[in-house]
Amino acid sequence: MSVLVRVFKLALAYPGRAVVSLVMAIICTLLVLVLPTVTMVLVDEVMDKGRRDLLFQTAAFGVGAICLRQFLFTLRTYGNNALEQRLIHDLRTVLYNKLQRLPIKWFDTNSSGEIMSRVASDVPTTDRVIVEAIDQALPALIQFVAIVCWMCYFSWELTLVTLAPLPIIALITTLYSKRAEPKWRESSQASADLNALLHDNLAGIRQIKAYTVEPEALDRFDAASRRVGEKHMRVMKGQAVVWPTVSLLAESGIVLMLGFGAWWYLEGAITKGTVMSFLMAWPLLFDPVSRINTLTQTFLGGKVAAKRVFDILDLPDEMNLTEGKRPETFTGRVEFANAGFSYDTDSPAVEGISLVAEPGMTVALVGPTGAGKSTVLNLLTRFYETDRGKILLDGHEIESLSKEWLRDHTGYVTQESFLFNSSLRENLRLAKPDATEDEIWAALENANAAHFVRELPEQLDTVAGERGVRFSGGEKQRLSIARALLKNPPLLLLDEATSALDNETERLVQQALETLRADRTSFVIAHRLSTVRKADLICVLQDGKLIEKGRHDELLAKGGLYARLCEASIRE
Ligand SMILES: Nc1ncnc2c1ncn2[C@@H]1O[C@H](COP(=O)(O)OP(=O)(O)OP(=O)(O)O)[C@@H](O)[C@H]1O
Repeated sequence: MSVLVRVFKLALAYPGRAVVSLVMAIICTLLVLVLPTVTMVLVDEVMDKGRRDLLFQTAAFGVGAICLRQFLFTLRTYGNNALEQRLIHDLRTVLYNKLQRLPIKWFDTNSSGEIMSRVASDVPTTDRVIVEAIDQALPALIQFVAIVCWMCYFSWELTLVTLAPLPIIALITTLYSKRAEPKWRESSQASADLNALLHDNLAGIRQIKAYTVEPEALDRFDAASRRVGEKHMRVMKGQAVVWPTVSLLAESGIVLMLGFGAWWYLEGAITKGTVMSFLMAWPLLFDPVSRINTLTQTFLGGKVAAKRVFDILDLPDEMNLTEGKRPETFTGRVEFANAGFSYDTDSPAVEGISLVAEPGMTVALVGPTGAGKSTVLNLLTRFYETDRGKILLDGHEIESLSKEWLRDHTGYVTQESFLFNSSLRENLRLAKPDATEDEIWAALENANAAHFVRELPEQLDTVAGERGVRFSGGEKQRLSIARALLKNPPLLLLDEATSALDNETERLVQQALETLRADRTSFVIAHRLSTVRKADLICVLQDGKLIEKGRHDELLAKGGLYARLCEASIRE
């Protein structure tokens, strides 16, 4: 389906508003015919034939038509803006909802700044097409056809002369649109790239300052901004030549019309009033032609923007996001059977992982950096899907389960503690929207976070700042743990959850976690091996492979990688 047809289908959500707006536009358009008609009657009947009786009523008719037209214009402006805002809201919400349903993998290759530019800028540009079509393009077309019919009624010969330049205008406009579309696309992409860079630089402003690379960052921004200007100018260069040419051709029609009009009047073929009224009608005929410029820009820009929006909307959702099995109970038994996965590279991030976590067990994942520990947890939450082998939860293949169900039963503390820029209460209630104040404080106590939250002047109402910037790394980690604990899930995943805590605080948080881990299955990643030695099963990963597994003492006795890691950790 053509992109523009798909855009117009969006208006079907508001058929009433669209039709009312279109009808008002048509009435306004038809009212423009009143003025040339009034001119013809005043010249031919009142002035030439001395029909004084027609003077007042003809003038009053003209004024009445103008007033009605302006009144309808006011209603149209308001109505169209309301329609546009509704359309923008709808498409923006649909797009945002779609973004939430896309797999994490998609976000690995699409920058936040670029995505933001699609939501914030491409959506309004797309919807502008609908409003412009209803408010400008269709009325312009109707006005053009109505004026041509009106002119033909009085003199088809003079009409033909007036319209003589039209085929050349149509040809130029069509050729220009075809050539301009790829340039619009490039211009739009350059703006999105600039947004992406800005977003990236703002997120990394601390790093930029710390490494004093402000001049380099400015250079990159300067180059990206310059590219936006250059791409925009490539679009504008064509326009600067095409539209004056179109105007020139259109205006040549008036000279032709006046020349032939005067000649045929002298020949007695037409009246003076007809020539005068054609002169009055000419700007009304030219008006739709002059709108081709802005309309072409809106439509080309809208088409490019709509394609960028629809490209996202057409992506497949995450598999089994809401569909899939929802077992009544979940004991917490997890089995990896020869599971493997590759990010978009040739070498697998993890392969041949086989392990069983019985309900209530704590499984520790250890190994050097980049060994694939976080990837194992990502497969358990199904942020990524296994390519090979299976993961079974209580015997159910993980792919067959609803992701919503799976994530409802999982508490995940990620390596990077993230807090939203809202109150602590809201941040914690993400895990359990109906959590009571007592439950929130209990979770904070268990995560060893209650005392510092209590000392804050606004306590749970304190706003965390962007990405939780108002809290230290250790505080954020404890708040993230509290959030996971509030959920009280049967499966707990902790990825370096206590790495930013000092030894004493970590000991306290570990104690709390140990109590909580007692009746749930937990997967724990920790570099500090002291935090995993009590685990029921320790899995040692290296280069994506599970090379050792067992309890602390067994692995120490084995004298393999785990023993070496422990030795190194003691030396530290
Ligand atoms: N989103 C991603 N896209 C592509 N490759 C990735 C992605 N995330 C991780 N990797 C790669 O997969 C491999 C395993 O990464 P993973 O994060 O699982 O290791 P890890 O053992 O948790 O490391 P660390 O202890 O440093 O956190 C690494 O080589 C890493 O570069």
